[in-house]
Amino acid sequence: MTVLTMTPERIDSLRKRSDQHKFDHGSVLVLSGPATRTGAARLAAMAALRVGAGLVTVGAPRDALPECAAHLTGIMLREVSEALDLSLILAEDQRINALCIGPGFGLEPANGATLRAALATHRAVVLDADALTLMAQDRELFTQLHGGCVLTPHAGEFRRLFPGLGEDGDGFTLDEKKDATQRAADLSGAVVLYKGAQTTIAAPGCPATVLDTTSEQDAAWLATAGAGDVLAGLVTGLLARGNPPVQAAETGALLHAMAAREAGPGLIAEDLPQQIPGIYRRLGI
Ligand SMILES: NC(=O)C1=CN([C@@H]2O[C@H](COP(=O)(O)OP(=O)(O)OC[C@H]3O[C@@H](n4cnc5c(N)ncnc54)[C@H](O)[C@@H]3O)[C@@H](O)[C@H]2O)[C@@H](O)CC1
Ligand SMILES: Nc1ncnc2c1ncn2[C@@H]1O[C@H](COP(=O)(O)OP(=O)(O)O)[C@@H](O)[C@H]1O
Repeated sequence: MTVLTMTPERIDSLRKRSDQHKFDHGSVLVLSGPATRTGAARLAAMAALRVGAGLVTVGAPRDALPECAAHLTGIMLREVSEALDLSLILAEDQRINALCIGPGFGLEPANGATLRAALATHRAVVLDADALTLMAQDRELFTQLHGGCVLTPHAGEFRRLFPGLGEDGDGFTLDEKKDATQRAADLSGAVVLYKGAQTTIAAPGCPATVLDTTSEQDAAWLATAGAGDVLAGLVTGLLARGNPPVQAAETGALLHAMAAREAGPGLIAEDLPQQIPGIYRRLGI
């Protein structure tokens, strides 16, 4: 079984060189839901910026702009009210190289069209939360997935998106979870990161890797609202920095668990991105 670790190569890939500028570290666009539902996207955006993406923008519907503007400083803001807005932004700004769609996004039918527009550009994209539920409801969207996609389902989302592959009432053994994750990656053509105390990650045609934190008290505190949104942001930031999808998923999961260890019991989602500077310092980055 391949167990994930922070190898010297992985640590090296996280460094920034002195001859690089912000555009060398990639540009992220995180799509937000409407007013009163922007928190999840903002958590993901903060994580993407902390992990080292050069620029991060939240794309929010018109009614959510004041709420986002009141909370964002280093993170930029653009209006994305419909699929056409997204298509125009992505056509105009080729530097946006990684998207995050799903946290707090909403399940309105128009959001399916926005998701379709994102997939059509073949940009690297993390699909989490509501994006996964939208794809479970509209199988045509599922067929648009490509090798630059990373899916980050929790057990409920996995069950909805991959009927027949998810956990039944008795739960999964680790081998069963690995097997299901591999099959899901093969079926979708995307990288699948199946969340939980035992996180399993697979790319199409490759055996799943495992990050097992079942014996860690600190990691158990990741069972808190928004922790998954932070993970989605970490992976998106790593995609923007040029990591291949499976490596972005693996390194993101490792940093997420390290952030839980660093923050410890009592942690909430907001604490996690703030742990990244200390983690990087200790890793010698
Ligand atoms: N700060 C915020 O604004 C937050 C917003 N959130 C957003 O809230 C929306 C709904 O997401 P949810 O995941 O709560 O709801 P969902 O309704 O999408 O999924 C929850 C369902 O899945 C089942 N389930 C099975 N295994 C589960 C597991 N391991 N973890 C969680 N649920 C499991 C639950 O019993 C429940 O029926 C998403 O847009 C999400 O991004 C959440 O991420 C929490 C934080
Ligand atoms: N008991 C646990 N031990 C370790 N990690 C956990 C545990 N419970 C949840 N997590 C992690 O916390 C995150 C929760 O994500 P998710 O269920 O999507 O919540 P949310 O949508 O509220 O952000 C995932 O990365 C998951 O792996």
